Amino acid sequence: MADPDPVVEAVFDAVAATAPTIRDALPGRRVESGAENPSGETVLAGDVYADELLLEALSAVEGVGSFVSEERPEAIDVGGAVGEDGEGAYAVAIDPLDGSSNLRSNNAMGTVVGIYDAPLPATGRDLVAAGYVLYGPITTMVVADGSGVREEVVEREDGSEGLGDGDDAGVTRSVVADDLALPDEPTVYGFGGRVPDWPDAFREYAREVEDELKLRYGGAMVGDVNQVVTYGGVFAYPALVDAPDGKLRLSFEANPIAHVIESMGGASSNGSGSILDVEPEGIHDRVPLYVGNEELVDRLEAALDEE
Ligand SMILES: O=P(O)(O)OC[C@H]1O[C@](O)(COP(=O)(O)O)[C@@H](O)[C@@H]1O
Ligand SMILES: [Mg+2]
Ligand SMILES: [Mg+2]
Repeated sequence: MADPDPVVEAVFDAVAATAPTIRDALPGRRVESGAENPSGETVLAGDVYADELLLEALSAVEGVGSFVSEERPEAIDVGGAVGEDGEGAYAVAIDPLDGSSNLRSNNAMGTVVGIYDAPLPATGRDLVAAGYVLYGPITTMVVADGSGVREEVVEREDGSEGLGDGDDAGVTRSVVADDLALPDEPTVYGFGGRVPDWPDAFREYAREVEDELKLRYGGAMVGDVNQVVTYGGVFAYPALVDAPDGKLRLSFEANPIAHVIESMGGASSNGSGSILDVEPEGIHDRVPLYVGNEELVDRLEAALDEE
């Protein structure tokens, strides 16, 4: 197994260091910020706060060259050093608050991170690591960093108040499960979008899956994907009749989640092949996302192929 990449580990340190601060800041930030993001969605004050905090934390990581966020039109050059071999520093793609419409209804949300060894837009094959924070009853972070996939509990150190500096980050990361693999026996499914907006082939596939698995859908991709990570199954935000590219963003959401799921022995698809092979045109491209146990994703591709 390769040695841990110090830049990758420093990125996850920085993301973990922000997590308790983001969480603490949410109660007062459930209102609209008055702005729209590059995808044309209303941005909540919580989205803006998380985005700014993560920019600050990740800019301080040596070896991070650019910060690319769902909430910003362009990549931000954060000046990370170029390596001795002439390779560029990593580009870190962030969905600062995933599932932020759940802020009003006080349900699960998260932060998604993808670390690319290429300037964005890039394919998911350029990811060196990816993961997500889940703000559930417990704050957890799932990390796929090339040494396997693990789940950590992220907690503020007693008495710590802020982000802290360097070694004094003010948080502890405790590994609670490592070498995670998708359970062999799938149990759950969660599909986004409205049923009338689903193409016929996907609706038929969904009918079959409903007979086999239990519905778990909470409206935040990270929460719904974490159900699949924990219990096995399939998550989809499918192509819709009037939105063939679905809703989720390739760089910030689909690629990092596909990297995590494939690193756990599962499969990802855009409907015809691995998400990680999708060639992007821009950093805010959307893509249909299907992830989970291989057999369920294979069946999905076969069902869509028949259309
Ligand atoms: O409300 P819908 O249409 O089911 O959409 C839910 C999806 O949209 C998202 O909230 C989009 O993410 P953001 O909150 O980061 O924009 C996903 O987390 C989730 O899977
Ligand atoms: Mg999101
Ligand atoms: Mg978001």
